Amino acid sequence: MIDAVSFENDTLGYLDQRFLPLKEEYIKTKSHLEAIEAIKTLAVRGAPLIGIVAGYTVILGLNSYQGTKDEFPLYFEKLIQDVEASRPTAVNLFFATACMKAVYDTSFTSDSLEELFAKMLVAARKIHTDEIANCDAMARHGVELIRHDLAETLKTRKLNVLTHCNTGTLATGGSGTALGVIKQAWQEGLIEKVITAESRPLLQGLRLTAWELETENIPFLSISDSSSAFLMQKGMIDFGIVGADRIAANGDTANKIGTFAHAVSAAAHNIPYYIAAPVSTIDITIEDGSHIPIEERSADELRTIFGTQVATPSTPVLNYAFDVTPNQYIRGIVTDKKAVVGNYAEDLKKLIT
Ligand SMILES: CSC[C@H]1O[C@H](OP(=O)(O)O)[C@H](O)[C@@H]1O
Repeated sequence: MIDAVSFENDTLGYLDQRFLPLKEEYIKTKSHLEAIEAIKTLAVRGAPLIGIVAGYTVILGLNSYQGTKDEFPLYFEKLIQDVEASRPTAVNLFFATACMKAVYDTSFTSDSLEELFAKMLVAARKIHTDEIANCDAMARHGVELIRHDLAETLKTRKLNVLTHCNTGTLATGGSGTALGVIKQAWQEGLIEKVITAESRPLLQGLRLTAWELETENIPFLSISDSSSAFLMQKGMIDFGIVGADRIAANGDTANKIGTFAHAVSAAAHNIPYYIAAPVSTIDITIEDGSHIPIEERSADELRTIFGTQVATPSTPVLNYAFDVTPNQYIRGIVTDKKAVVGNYAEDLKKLIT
C-alpha cells in the first residue's frame, strides 16, 4: 500500500501529493510550521489524512517547546489555533485537535510536561491507527450496501461506479473511504470499471485516484467533471460513491467541489449516490449543511495549471474548494460503524453517542 504518512523518531513523514503521479517526493520534517504549510498547500490532503497529520503536527509543536510548565498553556493555545487555521472544512482536523485538547484538559494539572506530551503522542497515534481500521470497516459495510441496492443489476453483470476527487490511501492512510469501498467491491468481483472524475482545479481524481487504481490494476476511465451526466444518460454509470469532509447532523455533506453536481445528475437518472466517511467526519454540532464552512482557495488555482498561465492574471475567479450535497440526494452514508440509509438526523446521532 502507498505510504501516505508516517511518524517515527519525532519526525513527520509524508508523500507530497501536489505533483503526483509524475513526481514522487517523500518529505520528512520536525517542524510543525512546515507541517501546517503542507496541509495548507494540499501537500497532504483528504479529510481523514488531514486529521492524522494535524494530530502529529501538534506533537511536532510540543517537541519544539522550550518554556516552563507555567508558560505552556499560552503556547499550547496558539499551537492549536495555528493548526486549526490551516484549512476550515474537513472536520477531521478539528476532531484531532479536540483529541489533543481533551488530553490537555485531563492531564495538564497532574502530569509533568514530559508525561503530558507522551499521552498526546499516544492520542495522535490512535487517530492514525483508528483511521486505517475505519477504512476496512467502511469497505465491508459499503460492499454489503451495494450488494443489496444493486442486486438486480448484479444478477446479469458487474457494475460501473463513478467517484470524485481522491478518497483512497492518499486521503486516509488506509485503503480509503469511498475508494476503499470500490477497492473491496473490485476484490469481490462486483466492479467492471471505475469512472473517476478529474476534480478540477487540483485534479485529485485525474492524478491521485487514477494513480491508486493503476497501482492496484483496477480498470478505470478518467473523465472531465462535466461528463458525468452524459455518461449517466448513456447508461454507463450504475452508482456513485464519494467521500466527505464534513457531514452535518441531518446528513447534508460537504465534499470536493463538483460532488453536488454529480448528485443532481444521479438523481435525475435514478442512480444511487453514496457517501463514505468515518464517524470522525460527522459534525453533530451543526444541524444542516448551511452551517458548514466552505473553503475558498486562491484564484490562481484556476488561472494557472501546475505553473502554466492559462488565463490572464486579472481574470476574476470564484474558487470554492467544496460544495454541500443535501441529504435527499444521498442514498446512504457508509461509516466505519454501519451504513446509514435515510433517517439521517436520528441515525447519525446514534453513531456518535
Ligand atoms: C477521504 S475523503 C477525502 C476528501 O477530501 C478531499 O478534499 P481535498 O483534496 O481538498 O483535501 C475531497 O473532498 C475528498 O472527498
